[in-house]
Parts: sequence; C-alpha cells; structure tokens
Amino acid sequence: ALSHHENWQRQWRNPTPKKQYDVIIVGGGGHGLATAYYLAKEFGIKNVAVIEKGWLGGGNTARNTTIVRSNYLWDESAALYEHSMKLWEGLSQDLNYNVMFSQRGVLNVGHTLQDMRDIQRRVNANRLNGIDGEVLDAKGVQELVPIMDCSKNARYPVMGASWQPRAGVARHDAVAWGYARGADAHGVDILQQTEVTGFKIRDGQIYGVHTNRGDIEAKTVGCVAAGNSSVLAKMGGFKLPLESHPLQALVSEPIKPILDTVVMSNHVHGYISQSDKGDLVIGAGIDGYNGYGQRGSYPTVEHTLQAIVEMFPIFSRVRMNRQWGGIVDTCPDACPIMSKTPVKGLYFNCGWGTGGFKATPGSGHVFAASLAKGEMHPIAEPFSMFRFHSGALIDEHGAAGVAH
Ligand SMILES: Cc1cc2nc3c(=O)[nH]c(=O)nc-3n(C[C@H](O)[C@H](O)[C@H](O)COP(=O)(O)OP(=O)(O)OC[C@H]3O[C@@H](n4cnc5c(N)ncnc54)[C@H](O)[C@@H]3O)c2cc1C
Ligand SMILES: CSCC(=O)[O-]
Repeated sequence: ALSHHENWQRQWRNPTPKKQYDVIIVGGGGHGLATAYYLAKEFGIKNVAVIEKGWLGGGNTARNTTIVRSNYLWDESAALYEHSMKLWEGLSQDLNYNVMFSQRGVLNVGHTLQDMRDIQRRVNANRLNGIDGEVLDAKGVQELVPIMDCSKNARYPVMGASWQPRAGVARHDAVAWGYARGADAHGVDILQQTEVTGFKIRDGQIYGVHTNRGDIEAKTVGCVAAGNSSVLAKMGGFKLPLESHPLQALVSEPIKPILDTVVMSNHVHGYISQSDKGDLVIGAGIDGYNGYGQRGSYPTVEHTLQAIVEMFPIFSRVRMNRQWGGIVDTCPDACPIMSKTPVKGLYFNCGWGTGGFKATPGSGHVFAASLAKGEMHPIAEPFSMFRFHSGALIDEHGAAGVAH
C-alpha cells in the first residue's frame, strides 16, 4: 500500500467498480467530488464511489466563468454561500492543492434608481448576515475600474455598484482535481466513463444503480448531476421543477493585465473578469430555450459582446478565442435543491443553475453531512424539493446575477 505521502503525490486511481459501497455519488463534478471528499475526510465514510459518465470535472465545473461570491439577499442563501466562502478561504491549504482562489472583489453594477435601491437592500442584508459589502457610487466604481465607461453619455450610465471585497475567482479545473485527489487519497473510488442508467429500487427504498459497467449496490445514493438532474429524477419516478438551458461563455486572446476585479451588470447584461493567463473571461444569459447543447451560438455571443463593449469601449478591438456552453439546471426561484426525495435513501443536490461553482465547497460539505446523518443539514433544509409544494420559495433572481 502507498504511504499517505505517496498517496498525495499521485493524482487518482482508476479502480474497477466494486459490487457494493456505503454511499454512491452520481456525478463527478465539483459538487460531487467535494461531497465524496468531505464524506471520507470529515464524516469517516470512506467506502464511497463517485460515478461519472464522462471525465471528472468535465461538466459545468469545467465550463464556468469561475466567479465566487456570497452576496445573496435572503438569510437562507447567505448562510449557504457564506459557509462556502469561508471554506474557499482555506481550501488550497485543506486540499494541499493550489485552487488559485483570488479575492480580487466583485462589482454588481447598477444603472437605474431601482437597481441602486435593490443594491442598497442587498448590501444591508449582507452586512446584517456578517457578509462584507459596500455600496459604491459611479465615482467609486470608476476608481476601482479606470477602463470602464462611467460617463453620463453611456447608453446605460453607471450609477453605482455593490462591492464585495472578499469575492473573486478561482481555477475551476484545480478545484475538481484537488477534490478528486483528496477524495481518492481518503479511499474514495472515482469511476470515470461510467454512466448511471437506472436506479435499483424496492419497496420505496433505493439499493443500488444500474450502470454501463454493471450494477453497483448502495443504500444511500446522492445525485449531483447538474443539467442532467431531471433525467435522473425521471429514473427515480419523480419530477423536479428544473429547466435545463444552455449557458454560454467565451474568452478572448490573452492580453496584458488590464482588469483586476470582476464586473457584473444584470442590466446591460454581461459580466467579465481577466484570467491569470490574460484572457478576458466573458459571460451573459442563458439561451431562452430548454436544451442539452454544450456549445455556443452567435446571437448570444453577439449580444454579450455588445454589452461588454458598451461598458468597456476599450475592448472593442480585442479578438475572441473560444466559446462554449454548459447545461445549467435552473429552478423557478433561482435557488438550488438539496433534498431527500420520495425514494428512501435517494438524495438530490442540483438546481444550482448558473451560479453553483461559487458554492462547490459549501454544497459538498453540507450535502456530505446530510448523507452521513440521513437527515438534511440545517443549512440545506430550506432548499428541499418540497418547498415547491409548500410555496416556501426563496427568490434570488436579483442576486443570481446576469445569467438568470
Ligand atoms: C458557461 C457557464 C458559466 C458559469 N459561470 C459561473 C460562475 O461564474 N460562478 C458560479 O458560481 N457558477 C457558474 N456557473 C454554474 C456552475 O458551473 C455550476 O452550477 C456548477 O459547476 C455545478 O457543479 P456540479 O458539480 O453540480 O455540476 P457538473 O460539474 O456539471 O457535474 C455534474 C456531473 O454529472 C455527470 N452526470 C450527469 N448524468 C450522469 C449519469 N447519468 N451518470 C453519471 N454521471 C452523470 C456529468 O457528466 C457531470 O460531470 C456557470 C455555468 C456555465 C455553464
Ligand atoms: C454565471 S453568473 C456568475 C455568478 O453567479 O456569480
């Protein structure tokens, strides 16, 4: 057997599936890998399999624009995203893997009086929840981002912004790789190129899954499959209020460092940061139709670039390098689902839509605690799938950012 040190040196094994595990995690994205890591490391449940139909981290975790923040409006969301933010702040040390978390701040820009009233309300709510936040006027935004057009003659003049200094960006691949290596070192089996094709359910209790590599048994199954969650729910015999949409992003050719924070504008409808490689990382809204396409389309790219050039005329000559899409699973209230289901032992963690990368550590930690205990963690409880029966929705469309 490898020593603990040797364990940490290698990446991860490619084991043959066992016949039985204590817990199966369906979905080897950031949230699934984080769940497995915390199950093994913090809750002592090591006989765990992560089943991933493609390659680990290849879904939305590989395709997002890496913004990390916790400035959501409602107390329930603040608890969830701030729990995550606190884990981000020690994650590289915990994983012994540099996830390149850069707390360069995030600006959510306001262009109308209503925008500014909403911003004031959200920042006040943040501060009441112990989350950092300031309300800036146009001058304050200009000082932070000298290249942004904050003049009065812009089509949508900047009136101000919310500013969260502890927010920022992280290297998405490194998050998946760090959690995968950590989970593997703690004994978790990561089964790539292995697709769950059905659930084994008897008398309302799950006892395993069917896969393209044979059946695997477990009495606790956590589904963390993002845009494919509706497909899995159907296998379990129930429906989730999810819509899967393509969400697109694009990056420019690398340029000299010119933007050292994150700028998001719901109104003008675009957001931008600059990666450590120098690419401008740009995104906007979901494609209006339901779909499972993971590719770009020119109308969305054109609309997004119009928005970016409206805010940053200086970028009008920069060439774009790559565009892509992911499949985002959006909920009616722009909040996630972390929940038991009508099938005993079957749990879902999904609905993160356009904004779940920032929650990766917190989601994994809270979902692992729920699977370990067999009861939803207090931070997860408000995000039950049954809130759509009771009407206790938590509407975060205002804070969910540009994409919703
Ligand atoms: C273009 C884009 C930009 C975004 N920008 C941001 C951002 O800036 N900030 C932010 O916070 N969020 C952002 N998001 C959202 C964020 O990426 C997601 O919410 C988050 O990454 C979801 O993580 P996950 O692990 O749940 O999903 P994924 O990483 O998609 O993992 C789910 C995995 O499940 C696997 N799977 C599915 N079905 C099966 C099956 N039957 N059997 C086995 N495996 C299966 C898939 O292959 C996939 O690897 C963005 C998303 C996109 C697409
Ligand atoms: C894709 S929008 C990014 C976010 O939610 O901060």
